[in-house]
Amino acid sequence: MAASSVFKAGLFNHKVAVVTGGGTGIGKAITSELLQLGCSVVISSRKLERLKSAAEELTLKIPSSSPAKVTPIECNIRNEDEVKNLMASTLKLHGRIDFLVNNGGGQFSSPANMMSAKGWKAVIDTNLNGTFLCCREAYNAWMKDHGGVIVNIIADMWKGFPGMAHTGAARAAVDNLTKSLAIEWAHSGVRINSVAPGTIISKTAMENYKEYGPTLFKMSVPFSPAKRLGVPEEISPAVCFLLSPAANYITGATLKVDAGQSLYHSIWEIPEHDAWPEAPEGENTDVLREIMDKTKSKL
Ligand SMILES: CCCCCCC/C=C/C(=O)SCCNC(=O)CCNC(=O)[C@H](O)C(C)(C)COP(=O)(O)OP(=O)(O)OC[C@H]1O[C@@H](n2cnc3c(N)ncnc32)[C@H](O)[C@@H]1OP(=O)(O)O
Ligand SMILES: NC(=O)C1=CN([C@@H]2O[C@H](COP(=O)(O)OP(=O)(O)OC[C@H]3O[C@@H](n4cnc5c(N)ncnc54)[C@H](OP(=O)(O)O)[C@@H]3O)[C@@H](O)[C@H]2O)C=CC1
Repeated sequence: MAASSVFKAGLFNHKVAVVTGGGTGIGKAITSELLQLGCSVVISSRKLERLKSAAEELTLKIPSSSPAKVTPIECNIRNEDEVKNLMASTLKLHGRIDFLVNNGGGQFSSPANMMSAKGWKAVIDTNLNGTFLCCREAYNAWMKDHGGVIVNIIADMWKGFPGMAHTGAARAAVDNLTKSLAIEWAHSGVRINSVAPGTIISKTAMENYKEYGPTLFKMSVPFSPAKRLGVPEEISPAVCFLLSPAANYITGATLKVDAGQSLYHSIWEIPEHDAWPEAPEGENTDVLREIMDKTKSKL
């Protein structure tokens, strides 16, 4: 069951968004909520077939009252020409780009001393350079003259994270890029903010972290004051808020959406409680429940 948006219907009627990595996990949840609110969305990533089936599935959920459309466009954000094509094709299709959500990204887990230069570069190229290219192209192609809003999805990069040196460095860099662009592009009416999710259960995250996953989840749950992980439907409302006029006076900011996970220091004891609400119904809520049950029994 799709979570229904807390925002008013029609909030983004006739707006146009580009969501990188929009066919899976967090990007798909953001796309789904934008479509519900009337925003047309171009979803992009490397795997066109997966994008096409996500677009078909999402189209079925668009309310009949919404003017929104979802379109898949293949684009590897590491490739400058493909990024140029993504923005040019969006403009050809819709005539505007109001929102850009830089969500496409990822990493693998590896101790830093074992990391090949190629692996390091691949992660920096995807998460930092890809985000820069998408921002620059959306700005030059449209937002410079018409304004717009950009949200960069980063990660909890305030603490060290073993096995994640490459992505931590890239996400911290994106957070700083966000602040510099907020200043440089304010005169064009462009706002740009970052969102740092806590540990979120997404299908691809689970597939990609088959071995690392259990450790990640085992580590994340006790570090969460809420004593649970999140689902993609808990990230998308934060993104919609930042895209909306309710955030008109917010730029260059970083919004942590992690139920306090990044605040935890191991010297502190989190008080026992069981009052935190359950995750909302979403695509991965059942998976979350299963993991939480398994994790609890091992703690
Ligand atoms: C700061 C704290 C962060 C906390 C994060 C907490 C939890 C986060 C969860 C998530 O982010 S969930 C989202 C997860 N989804 C993904 O990570 C999927 C996307 N990931 C990828 O696509 C890859 O990891 C990639 C490296 C970003 C891109 O891979 P791609 O296959 O396109 O790159 P290549 O150019 O083929 O490979 C380059 C190079 O990279 C090395 N490498 C790639 N994968 C691995 C691996 N699993 N283990 C070790 N090394 C890897 C390797 O050197 C590759 O070179 P070759 O070996 O192919 O010569
Ligand atoms: N899940 C979590 O706990 C957390 C996730 N994040 C970040 O949130 C974002 C979404 O993650 P999540 O939904 O969990 O995981 P997913 O793996 O589902 O999402 C990653 C998306 O990025 C796309 N992508 C990866 N590399 C490229 C590339 N070179 N060019 C274009 N698209 C690319 C993938 O599509 P394709 O393979 O088709 O290219 C995929 O759709 C990622 O940046 C992730 O690192 C941050 C903190 C925590």
